[in-house]
Parts: sequence; C-alpha cells; structure tokens
Amino acid sequence: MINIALFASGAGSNAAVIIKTLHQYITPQEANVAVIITNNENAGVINIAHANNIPVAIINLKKKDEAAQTDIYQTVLEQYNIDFIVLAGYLKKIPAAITHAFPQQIINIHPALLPAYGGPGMYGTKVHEAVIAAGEQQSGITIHYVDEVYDHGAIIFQATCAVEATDTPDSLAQKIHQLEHQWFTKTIAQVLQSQK
Ligand SMILES: Nc1nc2c(c(=O)[nH]1)N[C@@H](CN(C=O)c1ccc(C(=O)N[C@@H](CCC(=O)O)C(=O)O)cc1)CN2
Ligand SMILES: NCC(=O)N[C@@H]1O[C@H](COP(=O)([O-])[O-])[C@@H](O)[C@H]1O
Repeated sequence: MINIALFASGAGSNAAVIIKTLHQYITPQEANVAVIITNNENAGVINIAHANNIPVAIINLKKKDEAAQTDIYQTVLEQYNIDFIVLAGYLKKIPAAITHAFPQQIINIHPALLPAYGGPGMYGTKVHEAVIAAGEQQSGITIHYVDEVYDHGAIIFQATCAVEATDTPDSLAQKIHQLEHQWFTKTIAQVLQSQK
C-alpha cells in the first residue's frame, strides 16, 4: 500500500478534495493519505486533517539551514513510512536531498501555465496578479514532478481557463481552484497507477 504525504501551507482546499475523492480512483488498499504535513501552525489544512481523522505534522523550518531542514523532512517522512509526496499549496522549497530520495515520487500543483509565471516568489495570489498585469488572455494549472528547483520538474498535466478583462486576482483564483479541484486527484491516481 502506498503511503501518501500531503504537504500544504494554507487553507487546504486541494487537500480536502484529494482526501474526499482519492478513493474514487484508487482503492484504500492501493494508496492512502497517511499524514498532512505543514510548516504553518495556523494553516486551515490542519482543521481539514482533524475533520478527516488524518494525522498532522507541523514542521518548524524557521532559521534552519538546508541540512537541518533535510533532517526534519527525513524524520517525518520516515515516521509515517511515506512512499509518495503531494505538494498541495506548499510554500517552502523541498531540499535537494529529499527530491533525490523520491525520484518521480513528488508532484506539485502550480496555479499557472508553467514555464511561465513560476519560480521564486510565484505563489498564491502573486501568480494571478502577474498573469493579469501581463494582459494574458488565458491561464490555468500545471501539475508537475518536483525536482530541486522551484517549478522546474517535468510537466505531467496542464489545463487552461480564459482570463477576462473583468477578472481580478480573486476571480481568477476561483477559476484556477475549480480546475485544480477537477483535475488534481485524478492526475495523482494516474501517476500512482502508472508506477505500479
Ligand atoms: N524543490 C522544490 N520545492 C517546491 C517546489 C518545487 O518545484 N521544487 N514547488 C513549490 C510550490 N511552488 C510553486 O508551485 C512555490 C511555492 C513557494 C515559492 C516561494 O517563492 N516561496 C517563498 C517563501 C514563501 C513563504 O514562506 O511564505 C520563498 O521560497 O522565498 C515558490 C514556488 C513547493 N516546493
Ligand atoms: N506556487 C505554489 C502555489 O501557489 N500553489 C497554489 O496554492 C493554492 C493553495 O490553495 P489551497 O490551500 O486551497 O489548496 C493553490 O491554488 C495552489 O495551486
């Protein structure tokens, strides 16, 4: 059975949908969400974990160098015997030692059409603000494998939405969330089944 760790730093709407719908695509005997891991003690995703009786690990990365952060990740991933990692709105860089230890076993969702609008500083509403400021007529989501560089790993899936002249960062975020909630779980299951 594949033990999945969901990483999130904020509200956790993607985590909630994954927890709710994963077993429409893959059986509990094949894969399960074993733990929700967050760097933010105030993250809304903690309440989602509690509501679904899923263990929560709050990791403190503040003022720690990469080696110390790597130890923290390794310890929690070993504690829950994790085989596969899903980044669902996680705002910290996964250290290279961890990405190398989990080849093609870490995936991320990004709220734009990579390679555009990715990299350091490109997260949350900042992405939508940049897309609108650039006058883009479409945006979308990218699900990709995670390597040691932000938003650089091989692209697995993309879906698009229109950006209207009347769109604000909030209205665009809503469109993006709808795409994420429609496609992320299905894509996770397809990746897991492709690796059997
Ligand atoms: N090794 C990797 N780690 C992570 C990746 C990745 O591709 N490789 N993806 C990110 C998710 N992400 C975009 O999809 C992303 C998240 C956060 C940032 C960012 O600039 N973060 C800030 C800190 C923000 C904060 O603490 O509030 C920063 O690093 O200065 C960029 C992209 C998850 N991890
Ligand atoms: N670059 C990373 C990034 O911006 N990720 C984005 O954070 C949001 C988390 O929402 P959620 O907490 O409601 O799932 C999602 O839109 C996700 O694509």
